[in-house]
Amino acid sequence: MTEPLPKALAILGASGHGKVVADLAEQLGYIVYFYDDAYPKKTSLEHWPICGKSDDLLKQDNTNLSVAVAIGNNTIRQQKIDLLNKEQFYLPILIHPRATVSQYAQLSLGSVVLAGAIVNAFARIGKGVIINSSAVIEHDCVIGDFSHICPNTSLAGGVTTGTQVWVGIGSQVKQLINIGDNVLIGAGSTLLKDLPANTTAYGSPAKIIALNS
Ligand SMILES: CC(=O)SCCNC(=O)CCNC(=O)[C@H](O)C(C)(C)COP(=O)(O)OP(=O)(O)OC[C@H]1O[C@@H](n2cnc3c(N)ncnc32)[C@H](O)[C@@H]1OP(=O)(O)O
Repeated sequence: MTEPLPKALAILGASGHGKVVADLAEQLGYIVYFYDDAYPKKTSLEHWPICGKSDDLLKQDNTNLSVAVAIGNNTIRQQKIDLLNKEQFYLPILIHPRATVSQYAQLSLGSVVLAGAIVNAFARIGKGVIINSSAVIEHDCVIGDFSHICPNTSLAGGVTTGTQVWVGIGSQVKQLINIGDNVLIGAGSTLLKDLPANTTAYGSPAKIIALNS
C-alpha cells in the first residue's frame, strides 16, 4: 500500500505568527511554504521558502491548495481571507493537536486554535479567528469574525465579541460580557463591563481610554 501524499499548505504572512502556524500545520501533516507581500525582498522565513506575494498566490490553481492567512493584524487578515475565499481557495480550520476543542463547539473557515487553548462546549468561533496559545474560550462564547484572542487570555461563559476584536495577552473577561466590533483590550486587563464598538480599553478593571477609527 502506498502512503498518501502529504497535503500542501500555503501560508500567507511570513511573520512570527506564521512560524507558529507553520509548526502547527506540519504537526498536522502538511508540507508548508510561504507567501508574503515583502517578496522578493524577503525570500525565506527560517528554513521555509517564500514563493511570492499575495497576487502570486491568487494566481495558483486553487483545486489542490489549502491556504492559511497568518497575519496578526485583524483588518489585513480579513482583507486577505475575503479575497482568497472569493477566489474559492480552501481555508482549513487548523487545530493544534494539543488544543482541546469541544465536540459541541463550532469553528469557521480560516480559524486557528493554537497549543494549549481550550474551546469549550457550544462556543462559536467565527471566520479567520486566532485563538492563541493557552487561551480559554468557555462554554457558549461567541467570537466574531477576524478576532484575535491572545495567549493566556480567558473568556468566561457566554462572552460575545463583535468582529475584529483584539483581546490582549493575559486578559480575563467576566461571564456574559458583550464586546462590540473593532474593540482592543490591552494586555493584562480584567473586563467586568460591556464595551461598545470602536473602543480601546485596558486595566483592572478595564476602562475605555481611546476611540478607534
Ligand atoms: C503571540 C503574541 O505576541 S500575541 C500579541 C500580544 N500582545 C498584546 O496583547 C499587546 C496588547 N497591546 C497593549 O496592551 C498596548 O499597550 C495598548 C494597545 C493597549 C496601548 O498601546 P499604546 O497606545 O502604544 O500605549 P503606550 O505603550 O504608549 O502606553 C501609554 C500608557 O498606557 C499605559 N498602558 C499601555 N497598555 C497598558 C495596559 N495593557 N495596561 C495598563 N496600562 C497600559 C502605559 O503604561 C502608558 O502609561 P504612561 O503614559 O503612564 O507611561
